[in-house]
Amino acid sequence: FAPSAFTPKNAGVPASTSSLNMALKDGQTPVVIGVAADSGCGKSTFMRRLTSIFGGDVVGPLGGGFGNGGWETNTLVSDLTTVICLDDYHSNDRNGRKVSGLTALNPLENNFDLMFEQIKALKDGKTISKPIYNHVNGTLDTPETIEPTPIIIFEGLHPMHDERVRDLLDFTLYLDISDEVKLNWKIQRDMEERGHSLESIMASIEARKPDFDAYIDPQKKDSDVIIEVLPTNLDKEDKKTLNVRCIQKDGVVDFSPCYLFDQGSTIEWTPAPTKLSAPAPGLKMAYRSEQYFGRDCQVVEMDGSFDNLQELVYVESALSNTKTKFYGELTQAMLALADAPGSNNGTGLMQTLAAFAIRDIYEKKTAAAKKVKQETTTSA
Ligand SMILES: Nc1ncnc2c1ncn2[C@@H]1O[C@H](COP(=O)(O)OP(=O)(O)OP(=O)(O)O)[C@@H](O)[C@H]1O
Ligand SMILES: O=C(CO)[C@H](O)[C@H](O)COP(=O)(O)O
Repeated sequence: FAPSAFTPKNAGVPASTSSLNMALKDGQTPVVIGVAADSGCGKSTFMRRLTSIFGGDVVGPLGGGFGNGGWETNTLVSDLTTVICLDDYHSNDRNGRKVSGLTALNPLENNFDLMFEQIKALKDGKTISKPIYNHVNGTLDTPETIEPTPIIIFEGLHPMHDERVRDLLDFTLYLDISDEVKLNWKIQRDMEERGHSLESIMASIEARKPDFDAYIDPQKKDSDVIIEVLPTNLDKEDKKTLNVRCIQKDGVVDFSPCYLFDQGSTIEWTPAPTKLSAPAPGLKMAYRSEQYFGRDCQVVEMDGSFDNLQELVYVESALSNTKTKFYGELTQAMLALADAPGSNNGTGLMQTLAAFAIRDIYEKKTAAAKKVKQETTTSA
């Protein structure tokens, strides 16, 4: 493996963080979340749902982004959150990977020492200077300054691969998209939107598969929540409709799983078509306890899609422990991003539930830290 030279391509651009983010309050520790998935598996869509739930007027690329006087960045900021893409920790640029002959999924192509040091520094309330991997031209650009914010999300290929990094994460998610669905999504984006050929898409998936299986997929066993996306079970011929399972581990600090109707029971539910209309092959939900890599889990499942997003409030009434603040908030959050992929099926629903769980974890951890601080001040 031949490391390539570091070649800044955006020299001259002021690489400083914007002042959009809400700074940490005195002594506050950022809550750090890891989201793992292969490329093209819906991480950006999930990030949009998440930042939308955390609110704030300004959500966008750090520094305004390239074209707005900013720079090419993978970092997304909103009032409370910073989303950092782990592609920024690639050790080599695209040319360097051609020389090494390794894929970006190979741990040897990623700088886990730096990732660990920088996540730790952010958790300690320190500002970092983080590299940028430029996906437009495949270069490693001049680093950008990242200040710690109350919530920091690390999304990418390997947030749970390195034990030191994993131990720093307060909550972890894995987007587990089955091969069949991944191919369909890739075709939709890379063929229909980017003009790639079917052969090149298939070849790229095949080339990545061994490293995906070796280094990305195993992270799901270490995740607190896994959103599994499979082809529907309702009609074997149907290749478009999705069956989505939200696998939630029991016993995770500050997290209690969402459930359907009655906690601990096993339920299969076909919502009344008059209350939730669904196109063929229909829609079914389920809830049960399962074992996942030897851990007790609770699984909420939605197989099929629905016609009218407003009617989702009917499903919301059957779900408990959604961590919403009022009845209807789940449906409202889905409606706010009605145009995003997955807003008519379980992918959008489970991602939105996961976003509410993250908000809840953040609020619990912040309240606990505040209590400790008050107690320390009182006893001093
Ligand atoms: N829930 C969904 N339902 C249908 N299609 C989806 C869904 N989520 C994502 N897609 C499809 O997959 C493509 C990739 O999604 P997205 O950009 O969110 O993934 P990503 O993991 O951020 O990708 P990358 O890492 O390559 O930037 C979208 O353009 C869309 O076509
Ligand atoms: O797996 C990926 C994560 O997004 C990318 O393929 C990797 O980051 C390399 O990027 P590019 O293909 O743009 O050189």
